[in-house]
Amino acid sequence: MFTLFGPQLVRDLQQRGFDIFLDLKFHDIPNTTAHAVAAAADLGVWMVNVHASGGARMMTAVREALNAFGNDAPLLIAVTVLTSMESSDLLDLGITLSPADYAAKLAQLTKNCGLDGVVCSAQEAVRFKQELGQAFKLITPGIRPAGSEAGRSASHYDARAGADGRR
Ligand SMILES: O=C(O)c1cc(=O)[nH]c(=O)n1[C@@H]1O[C@H](COP(=O)(O)O)[C@@H](O)[C@H]1O
Repeated sequence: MFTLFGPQLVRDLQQRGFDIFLDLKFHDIPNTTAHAVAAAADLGVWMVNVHASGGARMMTAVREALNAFGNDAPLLIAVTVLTSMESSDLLDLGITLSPADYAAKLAQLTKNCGLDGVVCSAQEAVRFKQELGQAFKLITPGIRPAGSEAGRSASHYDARAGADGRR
């Protein structure tokens, strides 16, 4: 939607009273990502995200850029491991951890960098709530009817168990 209609769509929806999660999953060098996320904050969005695999320096730069917005800063979350990724996909990238363990590592890194939460599979939500605390937000996409799950997507039941938000 954003690619098709750009920031004016965001403004139009805000005028209609919607809070916007600008789900652009930024992933670039720290300075560039910080500027992109600051531009999202200028738009007045409610939540924005980056890829945790951009690393600690990137996430810290983004956190610092948003701190300048004080109480008006959007929630800042990081995508851990996309729900479409399976062990074989990670192995192709040279990552030998399981998707769940790699996601846990990225989620801990995200928390250490001061972000507000992560996007993760609902299958990981209960574990992450236990390991990272109740205040750390978990957004769980890819929720499917039970029995039709693909990759690391999960059922509504799994999502209800631990997540703060789902898509
Ligand atoms: O948007 C996301 O952050 C996202 C992260 C992720 O790990 N997996 C994932 O499926 N998504 C998004 O969640 C949505 C899932 O849609 P369905 O496949 O229709 O359930 C898509 O828009 C994906 O882009």
